[in-house]
Amino acid sequence: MSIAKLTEAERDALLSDHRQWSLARDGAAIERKFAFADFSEAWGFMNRVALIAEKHDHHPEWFNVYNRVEITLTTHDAAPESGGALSARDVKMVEAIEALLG
Ligand SMILES: C[C@H](O)[C@H](O)[C@H]1CNC2=NC(N)=NC(=O)C2=N1
Repeated sequence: MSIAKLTEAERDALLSDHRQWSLARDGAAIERKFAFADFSEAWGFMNRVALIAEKHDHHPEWFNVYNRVEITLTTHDAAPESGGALSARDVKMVEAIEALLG
């Protein structure tokens, strides 16, 4: 299934609404690094993000060591030939992740 890529204006709005996130992969993805008090806090966060990802059918690429979590969001279905592009699904995920953090 093919999904529309964000327009340039939509991408700019995403970045200005969520300044802790930055573009990666030449604009095909967006990423943020998180640091928690310890592994337990990081894992608790990852658990909550995992449930959101299942609900949205949209899954992060992520990396964890101890208290650090790095999340990269891209939509594979928006540009399967090149590995992904940003879509409205990524915007929803950023918003849901940010809402978790309060
Ligand atoms: C068939 C199903 O909709 C897809 O495989 C979903 C699952 N999770 C996904 N996650 C991400 N990040 N991009 C996708 O395109 C995607 N597609």
